[in-house]
Amino acid sequence: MITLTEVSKQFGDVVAVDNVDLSIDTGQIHGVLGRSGAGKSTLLRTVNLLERPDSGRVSVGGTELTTLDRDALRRERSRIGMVFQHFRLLSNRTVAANIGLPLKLHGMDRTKRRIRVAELLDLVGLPDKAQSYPAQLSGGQRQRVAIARALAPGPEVLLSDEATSALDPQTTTEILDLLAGLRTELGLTILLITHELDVVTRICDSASIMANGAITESGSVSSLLASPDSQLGAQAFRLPELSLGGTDPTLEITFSGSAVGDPVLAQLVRKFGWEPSITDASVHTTTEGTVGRLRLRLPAGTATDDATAWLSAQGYGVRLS
Ligand SMILES: Nc1ncnc2c1ncn2[C@@H]1O[C@H](COP(=O)(O)OP(=O)(O)OP(=O)(O)O)[C@@H](O)[C@H]1O
Repeated sequence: MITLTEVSKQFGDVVAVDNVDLSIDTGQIHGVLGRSGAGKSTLLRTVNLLERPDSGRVSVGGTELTTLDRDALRRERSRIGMVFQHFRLLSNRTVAANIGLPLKLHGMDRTKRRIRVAELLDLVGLPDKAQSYPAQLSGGQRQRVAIARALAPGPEVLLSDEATSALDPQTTTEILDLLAGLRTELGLTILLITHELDVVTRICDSASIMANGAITESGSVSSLLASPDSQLGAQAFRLPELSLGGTDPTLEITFSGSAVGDPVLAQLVRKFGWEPSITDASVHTTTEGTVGRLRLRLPAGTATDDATAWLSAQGYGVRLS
């Protein structure tokens, strides 16, 4: 649905987006994770050409936007909704007027608009707020209004620019669940940028890590988490540095899929005579299932070759240090 090919964008000396390739299938939620200044916002804005790339191609729903004239681009943009961190609602207009504005601009008459706005308010869980003003709403409710406004023209793609960054954790969860529900209900393709790992692990099917304008890693969230060497996995399973001293070997075992329920520790003890201590363990539930990582400390001198080969053969990710 969304394909970026060799997209670059520079501001003066700053290379904000550096030769990025990215492909997102219809109905997928893709998250771009990165630190401040990584280029996420600029990348997102190239998708609807709010930021025109210096080079490269942007294609949405099979239409290459980079070649379109102004009128054709305006039509194509109605297929792409966008939500922002600070909502960007008009404070002197009611909720209904905010949501109805894009419809008005598209020439929809008043009666049809009223019906469509009511549908959209139902969709985002605010059926009784049509006549409220933004200042009378909580942050989460304002973001719901902004989402309804973005969805008003019936887009196939939704771009989310840090949509939950200004919200508290509970409200963040509610908005993320709303986005995931909208994807299912409307078949939306969602591209979101965030600096919060939890946003990616909670609702994204696939993710990219961005640093210095470039994508350094990309793939399905569960496969990235399941890879012992991925950056996403390293962030998600950021295990505390041990201060146990000594040079005892440490083993990280990453498990996913059917391996989640297996009695791996018992098998290591029984088959290989290991006497491991558990020093850390955590799990993440992704849209494709659970992925976990377990860290064990082994007594110095423990033979590890056979056991690590066995673990790998069973499908566990293994890293020994
Ligand atoms: N309009 C602009 N003019 C000049 N420099 C810009 C402009 N927009 C972005 N930049 C620069 O490009 C780089 C990437 O910025 P961008 O906002 O895309 O990063 P980001 O990852 O979204 O960061 P943040 O999370 O802080 O918003 C930064 O160095 C930024 O200062």
